[in-house]
Amino acid sequence: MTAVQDTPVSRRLSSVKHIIIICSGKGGVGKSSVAAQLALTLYVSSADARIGILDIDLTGPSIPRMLGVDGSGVHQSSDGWVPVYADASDARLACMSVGFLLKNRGDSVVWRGPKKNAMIRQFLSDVRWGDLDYLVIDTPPGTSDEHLSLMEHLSPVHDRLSAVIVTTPQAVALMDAMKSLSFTRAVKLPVLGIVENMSGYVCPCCGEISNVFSTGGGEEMARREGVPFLGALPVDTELVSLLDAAEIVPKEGSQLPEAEQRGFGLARRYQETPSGKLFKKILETLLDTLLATERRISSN
Ligand SMILES: Nc1ncnc2c1ncn2[C@@H]1O[C@H](COP(=O)(O)OP(=O)(O)OP(=O)(O)O)[C@@H](O)[C@H]1O
Ligand code: SF4
Repeated sequence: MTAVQDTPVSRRLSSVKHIIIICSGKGGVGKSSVAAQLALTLYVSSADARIGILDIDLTGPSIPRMLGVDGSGVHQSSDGWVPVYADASDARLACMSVGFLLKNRGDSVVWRGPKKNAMIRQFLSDVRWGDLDYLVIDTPPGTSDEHLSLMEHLSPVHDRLSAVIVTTPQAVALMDAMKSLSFTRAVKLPVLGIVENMSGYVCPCCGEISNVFSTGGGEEMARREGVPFLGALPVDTELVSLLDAAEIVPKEGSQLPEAEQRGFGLARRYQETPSGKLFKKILETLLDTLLATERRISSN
């Protein structure tokens, strides 16, 4: 097992069991949606799993909107930043995003590399995550300063680090996904697998999945590159209306106000969408690969 350095980041993240970095070569392929879906599926997969989601897509943070916590503020405590709990009642789904720090919704961050690096270090060392089973990190598209900073701070201090690559089946997206895969190889970041998003279309009337566009490109790339294929997700209008609106649904029998239960309601409704049903299988494959990867690393 790799020796772990003692740094503010290592101290803060020593209580995080697994870190999963979500990458995509091209923008708009659904990387943030996959990060949000992974967090929600992990959240509902066990009644006591503790999940964190960190959004370092500094130029387009979308996780707060997808988890229904857009507009929340981050509190500073004596022990660091307190994350926003998307499920205030259980405090098992913690979220931190640069979006919480922007004055106005829709503002964008125009920073040079060193400032981005400092912000990422602060996200990794100052957020009071507590004990987490999984920390999912949503990154910007491509391989940018943010990815380099992330690896610079994480790889010397955490040995349960892995990545998931999201692509659409089209050739242009696949070419860019290959660049992400090359990056992970260059920095020795284990890849848990590839998710092929927007693969086919779910009919909103009958639920049938039709292959109106090309499909199978991500699966083919996974086979060719010797990387696990985690599964395909179709274009799903139910998913969009859920994540874009992030509606609040109360927990049955709870006395708490609706606003405090949004993560639970969201996760429950997500599970019932076509994507939510397919993601359960993706999570099974991902966790199998995760365990196998970590076993291999710790035996080296
Ligand atoms: N499977 C899907 N079905 C339908 N719409 C989807 C699907 N996946 C993502 N979308 C929608 O596509 C848009 C882009 O998705 P998302 O923000 O997740 O992509 P991204 O790769 O993270 O983009 P960015 O380049 O901005 O980081 C969003 O409006 C999202 O709701
Ligand atoms: S089965 Fe085909 S035609 Fe019928 S509602 Fe679904 S997609 Fe439309």
